[in-house]
Amino acid sequence: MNGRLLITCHDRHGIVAAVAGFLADSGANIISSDQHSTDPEGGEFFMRMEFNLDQGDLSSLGRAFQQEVAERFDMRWRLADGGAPKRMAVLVSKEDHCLVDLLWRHRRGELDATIPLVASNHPDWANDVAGFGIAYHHVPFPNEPELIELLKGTCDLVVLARYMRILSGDFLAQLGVPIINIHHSFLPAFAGANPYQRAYERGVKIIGATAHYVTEELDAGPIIEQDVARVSHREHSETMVRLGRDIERTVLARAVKAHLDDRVLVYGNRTVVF
Ligand SMILES: Nc1nc2c(c(=O)[nH]1)N[C@@H](CN(C=O)c1ccc(C(=O)N[C@@H](CCC(=O)O)C(=O)O)cc1)CN2
Repeated sequence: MNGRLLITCHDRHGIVAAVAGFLADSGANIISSDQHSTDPEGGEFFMRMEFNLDQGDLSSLGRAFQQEVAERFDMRWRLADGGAPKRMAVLVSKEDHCLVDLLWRHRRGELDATIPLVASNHPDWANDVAGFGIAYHHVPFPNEPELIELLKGTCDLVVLARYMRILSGDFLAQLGVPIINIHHSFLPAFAGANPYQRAYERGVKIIGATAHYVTEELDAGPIIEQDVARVSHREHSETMVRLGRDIERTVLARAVKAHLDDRVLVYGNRTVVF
């Protein structure tokens, strides 16, 4: 069995030793360990330990960890089962490049997930998605009750692959699982609609893409991954859109893979990505 232990707490002496000692005493073999401190003199401490466990179960291990270690260090933590692929639903609108890229990477085995469904406020991509053997649901806007019906209880993660409708706070609360969005700008610049057109009008020399967790505030959630590309005065917004597609696809795939691998810790409106 493979487990991933992710921990956040105030930094102090002895944390790594206590966690590693607990896992070793529990019969776990630690296969990777990474940590980060915002300030060794008493900042926030983040750690990810991946381990293999031949006997026992993660639930029992978690209960023992809470009693023997977490309470002592006032840790916030979670234990993920590396052997249980996450169920990842994908939402899309009119742009298919991020959707098809995710489906292609999944078919190649790059993404450790199952994909129960793709849903869209447009019918355009039904045949493409069917070609990957995945259910496609056309749910015309306004569509939040229908999306909740489709998604609640059927997925552990929702990916907005250029899904272009703003989700309400009620929707986010009802759904109750993480949502990752790809925004087609180098946030915080050009949040909201039509970022490439606005970037062109501003005369930018850099365009980019940002993958972030979705919050009620538009394009303001914790950033997971970003990348950029240079542009010159010769680019129009149409060529920025074309150049941007490659950035968006790559950034979203990196962010989704980090989440699926349990390498992302969120604190406040920031992330640590191990
Ligand atoms: N609650 C949230 N919902 C969504 C987020 C988010 O961060 N929080 N990200 C967007 C994706 N997005 C940019 O990446 C985005 C989507 C839609 C709009 C927008 O202005 N939409 C208009 C209508 C657009 C249209 O259909 O023509 C609107 O919904 O009123 C801006 C940015 C996904 N949802």
